[in-house]
Parts: sequence; structure tokens; C-alpha cells
Amino acid sequence: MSNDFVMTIDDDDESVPFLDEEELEQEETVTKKKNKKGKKANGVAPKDTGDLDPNFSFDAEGGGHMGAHHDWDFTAARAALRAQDEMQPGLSLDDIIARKRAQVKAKKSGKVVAPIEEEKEVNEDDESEFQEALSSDEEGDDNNMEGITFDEDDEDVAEDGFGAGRDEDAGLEDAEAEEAELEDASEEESGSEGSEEESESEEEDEEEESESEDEEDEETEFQKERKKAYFAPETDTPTEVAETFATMNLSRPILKGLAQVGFVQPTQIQARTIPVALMGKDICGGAVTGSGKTAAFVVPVLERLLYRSRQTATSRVLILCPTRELAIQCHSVAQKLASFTDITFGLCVGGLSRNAQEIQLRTRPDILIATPGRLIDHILNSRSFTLDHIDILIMDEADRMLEDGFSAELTEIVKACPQSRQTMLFSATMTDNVDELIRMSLNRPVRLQVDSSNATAARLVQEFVRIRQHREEDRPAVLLALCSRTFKRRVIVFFRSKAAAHQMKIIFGLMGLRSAELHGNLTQEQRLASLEEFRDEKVDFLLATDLASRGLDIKGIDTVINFNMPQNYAIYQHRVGRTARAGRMGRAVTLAGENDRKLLKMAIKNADKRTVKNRVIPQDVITRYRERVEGLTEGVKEVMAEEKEDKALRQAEMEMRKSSNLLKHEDEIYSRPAKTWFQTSDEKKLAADASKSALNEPKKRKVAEPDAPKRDRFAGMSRQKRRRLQLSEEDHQDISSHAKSIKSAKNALKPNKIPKLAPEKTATKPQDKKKKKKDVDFSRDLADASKQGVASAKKLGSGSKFGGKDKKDEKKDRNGKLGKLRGNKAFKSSKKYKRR
Ligand SMILES: Nc1ncnc2c1ncn2[C@@H]1O[C@H](COP(=O)(O)OP(=O)(O)OP(=O)(O)O)[C@@H](O)[C@H]1O
Repeated sequence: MSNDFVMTIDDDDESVPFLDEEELEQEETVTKKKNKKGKKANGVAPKDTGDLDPNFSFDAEGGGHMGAHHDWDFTAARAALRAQDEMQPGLSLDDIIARKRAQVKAKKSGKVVAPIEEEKEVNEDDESEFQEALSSDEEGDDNNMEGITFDEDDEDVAEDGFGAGRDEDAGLEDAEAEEAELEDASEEESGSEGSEEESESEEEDEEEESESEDEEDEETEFQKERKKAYFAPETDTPTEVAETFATMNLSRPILKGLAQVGFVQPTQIQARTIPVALMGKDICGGAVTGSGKTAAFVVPVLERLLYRSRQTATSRVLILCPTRELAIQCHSVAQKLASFTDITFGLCVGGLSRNAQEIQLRTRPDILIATPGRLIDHILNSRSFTLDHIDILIMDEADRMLEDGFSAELTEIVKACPQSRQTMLFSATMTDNVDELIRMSLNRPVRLQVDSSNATAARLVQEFVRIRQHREEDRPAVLLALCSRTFKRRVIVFFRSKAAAHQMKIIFGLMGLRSAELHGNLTQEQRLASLEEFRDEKVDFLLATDLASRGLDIKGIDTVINFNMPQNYAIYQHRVGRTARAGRMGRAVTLAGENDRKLLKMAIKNADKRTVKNRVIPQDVITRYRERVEGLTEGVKEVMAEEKEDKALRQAEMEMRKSSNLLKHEDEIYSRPAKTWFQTSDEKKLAADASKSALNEPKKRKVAEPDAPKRDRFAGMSRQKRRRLQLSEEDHQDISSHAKSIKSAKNALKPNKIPKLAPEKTATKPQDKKKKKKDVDFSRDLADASKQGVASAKKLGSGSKFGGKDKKDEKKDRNGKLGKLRGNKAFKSSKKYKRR
């Protein structure tokens, strides 16, 4: 493993000239300085320290020194899998691909061609290799990738544009020309690529777009007042932040557990959450990806459980996660932290044996870690299983769980838990939207927001590769160029659809790149196997959908590549948050098309400008890879056909086994009570669709504002006139409506009465704020970012920390003292809160 996984000049000679030299130099200087320091401090070269920066302290993101990284394991999940094992394993995709590759090899054996296995190592500039791939498929001009279809998700595949490339013009001659492109991108764009009128209307559109963005961003007075009324005041929370776990009043077994996983200093979210959680308060916690939120809620829960009554076994804590893998990971982390306690755990997730879970649930484990669907299944169908004794309900990735797809399930679970429980919600993109939170019937929650909910990890370098409108079909070639030439290991690639991830897995396989796929079309066994292969470095690439975008903590992911920009910024944050975790460095490379401008701007706006880069891949390289992909078209089709055949065969076998089982055990099977389903299959489908669109659609406006001025009303007016009109409308707004709004927010606090949302009359947005005409152009955005980056770098000095968090904020209120830990001996908080 490289000692420092942020790519520098040495990592990829070919990529060097296309990055901003100045930035690269800075990056190198920073790296060198750190390496030197590391040598001095430890007496060993940083190489020996793996991918950790020995001098990095968690302070930049809030407290904590990195400890040893412990990989989570699948022991519990695997045990449950074995009991299930319904469908016989057939031919693996890798087997089929390997056979196809062998066939191709045999076909070509007469010719002087390097075997496919060795192609990866072959010098990339060796034209003959590509010529060979091309000539082997010469007749296949119309055999392009568009011809490949999937049974499911076809609509998703189309988005990814797997068509072979065209338009081989405009290939830049050499590195110098590429650099010129980088520097002059803005001029080129407004000059040669678009006509005058086009660029004018684009600017108009962009102006509209940026205005609406700002409108969405701005918090109205109404919302502010509502939040003030809803959340506990800051003075209610302890302001002293503990420096070490040892000073946090934690019991010995917990401290031993923490020491065992190498956690010495709490991260900022941990330091702030643990004391408040121990007081039994409801919490809405937010901190950037990879900042240790899991331990922030697990540690106080374990501490409180140490003082539980042991007379009768009871499940007292429920942790909900949106995906199975995340629940499995959380289970593993919590078990490790609880190594020196007698606390028991139950894992209740889909895809694992239901019966095994039912047996486990009967033992009433202290902590249940679950995904919503399977949990509801148990509530409805497992005898004597209830959530009646849940004292603490925790939701990891809470904003995702509050989205439409989970809505019905969540309401059901919340209803099944006692009203007097403590509730804690966490996410890197934690919502503070009162309307969403009301559904969780929180009790005067404390808001613990360490980083802005738009923040990305401090040590993340964000690169963007521009995909021009007419070159959308080059995406696969661009990805392959990146993965074959530059980012060769520990890479996770995100796709929008399962089909795209699967298709790319075949292409990677045929090209000799070691990869595993992770998406919802795989069995749970396959999903775990993929993660294991990637975790254990048996494969270099994990090709995943957004199933893997949240929460997964896999050691040493160097690079995240977004094959497509996700459709909302929160997902982007989570995806890129799979790298640069826990104070490590990491890199995200996003293929950004013209339609992604809005998100691109968001990303740049929220990043440290020094860490944003434009990556340019030479056109001739893209062309070569495009030809390569074209050459593989037939092979991909054949692999998919074979795979389909094999699947059908196994399906038939399974059906046969089922029928013979049914015949053999007919009496017993029919005597079982009918299973109750929480949702009909139609409802399930609706929820799944809602969930999918929540992932793939731009985030809706946070608060419905039915009476807010509609854009259409002003259509056709000049900008000035429109503004004047809006201003005068606001002037005449009835002040009492504002007072009413505040009152309604305060009502939200009253027990037993969750207010119906009073429609907000008008957004009281400062009108005098002059809108700067925003840049409409992708390249200009990046060029600006790099310029600003250089400027800010100069200002800060190259040695300054990346985007450190100001600790002053937390120390503002010195009067508030750390509340006395409410009787560790009384498990529940003595204060009873009335809930809905
Ligand atoms: N106090 C600590 N000291 C050192 N390492 C820590 C500490 N707390 C957590 N870590 C490590 O930080 C990494 C990230 O932790 P975790 O997965 O809890 O982050 P997260 O904030 O939940 O991220 P995400 O938002 O992506 O879910 C883990 O590898 C964990 O072992």
C-alpha cells in the first residue's frame, strides 16, 4: 500500500501535465513536509505507517487521534446466511468472464498479441494493443454497446449512455495543448462552442437557476423561529468538551473496549454527543462523513446499559439503519466496543435467515440493530416480539430514513416504541427541518451540529472530469482510462443503476481489471462476498450503486469515482465520504456532464478551493479506450446471455426443490399461521419507487410554501420589474401572519399536539442582496475554483490545516456547565417526557 494515497506527480506520469501544476506543487510540498515531520516524530519513514498521516490529529474535523483501523467483519451475518442457503450457487460471473477471456485468447493465439491477462501491465502507449482489439471487432460497427440490454433496469441503463463513441475530432495533440485547454476553458466555451444567442439565453437560465438556488438555501425568519422553538436551547447542553475518553465519566469496561479498537481521543461529535446522550436527551447529531458518529451513539448506549436491571432479559435499545450492510457494520463495531461487557446484540436485517433471527430475538438481546423492513416483519409475525421495552431509539443516516421510501415503515416502528423513549438521530447530512423531524416525535431535541451539513471531509481532494454534451457516450472510455492508467487500486466506482454497475463489471473483467460489484440485484451472500473481496484487497475496484454510498467504512479506500454525478448533493457527499475518512486523505473523481453544473457548483462552493481540481484526459487516450470498449461489445453480450441461461437453470432447480419440499412437508407447511405483511406488494412497489426517486431526484424544497410567489407569475417581466413587484408585495404583508407562524412553531412543543403546518405566507428574503451574475460554464467554475484556491492558499500559507473547525463556537457559552450525569444507576432519564 502506498504511504500516502493522494495521487501526486509520481503516481501517474501520464496524468501529470493535465493537472494544475501550481496546485500539484503545493500538494507535493505539503506531503513532503508532512513526511519529514513524520520521520522526525516517529523515527520511521511514513511508509511504515500505512496510509495514515502520523501528524494528523482529528482536530481539523474535531478532536481525536487516529487509532488503529479495525475492519468490521461479517461473522454474525455469515452465520445467519448459512442457515438460509436456498439457491444452489451456480457459475459465478467471474467464471463466465474468465472462460470468455480464455476463448478470446485462444482465438487470437495465432496472432502476435499479448494475452488479455497481461494487457493491464502492457505499456498504455502501445498502439498495437488497441489496434488488435479494434481489428478483432472490425465488422462490429453497428455492434455497439447500445445493443446490450438488461431484463431489468433498462431505463436506467439508457441514462448511462453505453453507446460507443463517435466524433473523434478535437483530440488534443499534447500535454501543453491540454494545459492550454484547462487555462482557457472559459474563453473557448463562450467563443467556439456556442453561438452568441445560445450563450445569452444560457446566462439567463443560469441566473434564474442561481436565484432559485439561493432562495432554496436561505432560511426564512419563519423557519428560524420554528427551529428556535423546536430545539432545546444551546444553554441546555454542556459546553465543556472532554479531551479524552478517560475524562468522560465512562466505566472501565467501556474504556477498555475503546482502547481495544484504538480510540484514545474522542472526535468532536463524540465529545459533544456522549455527555448529552448520557443525560437521556433526544439528539439530532450531524458531523461530516467518517467523523465517528457510530461510536458517538454506541458508547453512551453501552455505558447506560451497564446499569440495567438484569433480572429479566429485555431489548432496550433499537438502532435502525437504512441498508443491510450498514446494519451489519454497526453491529460489528458495537460488538467490538462492548467486548468487555455482558451486553448482548441482535441483528435483524433482510437477506439473512428469518428463522435464525426469530430464535435470537426470543433471547431478548439488549441491543437490536435492524433495517426497517425486516424489523416490521418480526413485529408482525414473530410471536411475542415487541418493541414495548425500547428505551432508546437510534437512527443512523436519519435523513435517508425520513425520506419517502421509508416513511410508512418508520411511522409503524415509532408507533411500536414507547413514548417515553430517548431518540437520537444522526447523519452527515442531518436535516434540521422541523417538519421532517416532527414525524419522529422527538422531545425537545438537542441539536449537535459539528460540521455544516453541506461539508465534505477536510482531507478530500475533489476532481472533476468534464464530459461534454456531445461526448456523453465516452463515459465508459473515460472510466476505463482512469482505472487502467491512474487509479489502479482501492477504488470504489458509483453508478446510478444496478444494470450499469453490472455491465461495467463485465467490461472490467474482460479487460483484466479485478473488480467486484455491489448492488441490489445480488443475493445477500454475493453482496457480502463482494465487500469481503474488496476489503481484503482481492479485487481493486468495487463497482457499486448508492446502496454503498452511505455509512460504509472500508479501510483505505483511496479513490471514489462517480461514473455519473448523483442527482442530489447529499448523495454526492455520502459517496465521496467513502474516502478521506477519520483524518485520512482521499480523492474523489467525478465525471460531470453539462447537466450536472448545478451540483458541480454546489460541490465547489462547499469545498476548500485548494482541493478542487479539473482533470483532463487526452482525447487520443479516450478514443483508444472507446475503441477498446467497442471491441468488447460482443463479448459482453455473450457473457450476459450465458449468465442469464445459468440463472434460469438455477431458478428452475430451486423451484423443483421447493415443490418437492412442499409435497413432502405439506401438512406441516399448511398448518403454519399465515404471515402478515405490513404492505401489499403494490404498496411495497410504491414505497420502493418513492425510495428510488428520493435517491435519484434533486432534493425537494425543504418547506412547502404554497403561498410563496410563484415564479410563473413573474414570467416575462424584466428582472428589475419583477424584483420591484416582489418587494412591494412583501412590504404589504400582514405582520400578524408572521406572529401566527411563530405561535404555530411553539405549539409544536406542546405535548399531545403536533401542529399542522401553517402555510408560510411569503419568504422574507432580503431583497437588497445583489445577485452576482454567476458563471455558467463548467470549465470556468473549475478554473475559478483553482484560482481562488491558489489565492486562498497563499493567504493561509501552505502549512495551514485543511478547513479546521473553530472550537470557539462550542466554548461560547461558558456559563452552561456539564450537567451532572443523571443517575447512571437509573437506566431511564428521570425526567419523563410526554409524547404523542
Ligand atoms: N475516537 C476515534 N479515534 C480514532 N478513530 C476513530 C474514532 N472514532 C471513530 N474512528 C474511526 O473513524 C472511522 C469512521 O467512523 P464512522 O464510520 O463511525 O464514521 P461516520 O461519521 O459514521 O461516517 P458516515 O457519515 O460515513 O457514516 C472508523 O474507521 C472508526 O474506526
